[in-house]
Amino acid sequence: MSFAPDTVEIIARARADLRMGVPVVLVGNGAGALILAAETLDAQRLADLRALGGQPVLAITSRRAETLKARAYDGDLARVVLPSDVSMAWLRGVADPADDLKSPMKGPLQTLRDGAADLHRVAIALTKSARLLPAALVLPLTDPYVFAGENALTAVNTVLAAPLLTASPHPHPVVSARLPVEASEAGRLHIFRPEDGGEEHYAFEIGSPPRDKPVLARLHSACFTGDVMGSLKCDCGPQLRGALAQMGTEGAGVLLYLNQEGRGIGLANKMRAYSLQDQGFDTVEANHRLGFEDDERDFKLGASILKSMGFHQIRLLTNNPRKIAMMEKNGIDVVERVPLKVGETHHNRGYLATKAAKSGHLL
Ligand SMILES: Nc1nc2c(ncn2[C@@H]2O[C@H](COP(=O)(O)OP(=O)(O)OP(=O)(O)O)[C@@H](O)[C@H]2O)c(=O)[nH]1
Ligand SMILES: [Zn+2]
Repeated sequence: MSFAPDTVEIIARARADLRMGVPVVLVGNGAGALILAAETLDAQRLADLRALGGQPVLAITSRRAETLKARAYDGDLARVVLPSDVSMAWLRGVADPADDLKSPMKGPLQTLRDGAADLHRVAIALTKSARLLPAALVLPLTDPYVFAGENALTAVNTVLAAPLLTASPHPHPVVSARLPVEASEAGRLHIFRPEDGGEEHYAFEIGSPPRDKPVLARLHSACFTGDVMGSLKCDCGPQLRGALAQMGTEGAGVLLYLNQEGRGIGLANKMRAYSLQDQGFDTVEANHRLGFEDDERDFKLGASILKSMGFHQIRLLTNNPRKIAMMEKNGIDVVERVPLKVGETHHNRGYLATKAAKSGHLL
């Protein structure tokens, strides 16, 4: 018997540490490193890190490297060499695109070509899963477990952690209760909790849809700005209410509310993307400049929730062909696509056009 946390639990701790600005130790394939998220780094910890000696690098994604015109020799990421007089402002400038236009980085940035990048890859995946900017300071350590023990730091075995960071965590049903809403008095809200300690997701069931027939379904990704604030920049609020209304009219349906705000980058990063959109970049370019892919969502999660509720065939309310493909790939039969076109405004016309042109959305 052991009370020690397993790898999934250690990853959850590491995520919380990075969000708080606490360093984490990574160990794998005979190498070790101390990592810190660029976003939550403070001057004291930077000074402490430099006092350790050695050659730290700033790991960024190839998307961010492209904007900074830095060579990404590691394919999906780049290891940027720190200048000898590295400052907080320099690190922030590389990690955060907010001031790219106002004060462009004085380049060229030097990036490493030799050596392994496995630990750096895990460091970036951890910052993404912590919903921070995808950039991490990485300092090689010779005795990582000793260093972690002496400083009471979380130590992550990257060989075990890497596959878990890209896997879809299984969501377990927690509780459900009756919830009459405007769209239907016959509503029931189900709560699902992923086993990786991540955010909970919800399923709102209307009526009593039979499990052996296709159910009218919507996979809705959280959009605080659109769903709650009534933002005119996207169509999420009207889509949410339109889907519920249609389910209410038909007397049956299931709406998954997946807490993957901002297409999986988190609300803070989405607001960074909105700032970039105010500088003239579109929704896809803004994600790339921040270092993210256009869409970082895990659609397998939705399929897992539907299956655990007993649904295997759906009539999917969507304009996004990727959702259909991902459902089919993960064991849900999409027998029909039901278009959901509501809420176009002069503010979101460009956003919807970009999604059609660059992300394959159906008009
Ligand atoms: N990163 C980013 N996310 C955005 C932006 N505008 C909206 N979102 C997010 O995009 C997601 C929209 O999700 P969905 O409602 O599932 O929409 P969809 O993928 O366009 O597909 P359908 O609506 O089904 O056609 C939500 O998570 C929003 O928070 C943006 O400009 N940038
Ligand atoms: Zn939205």
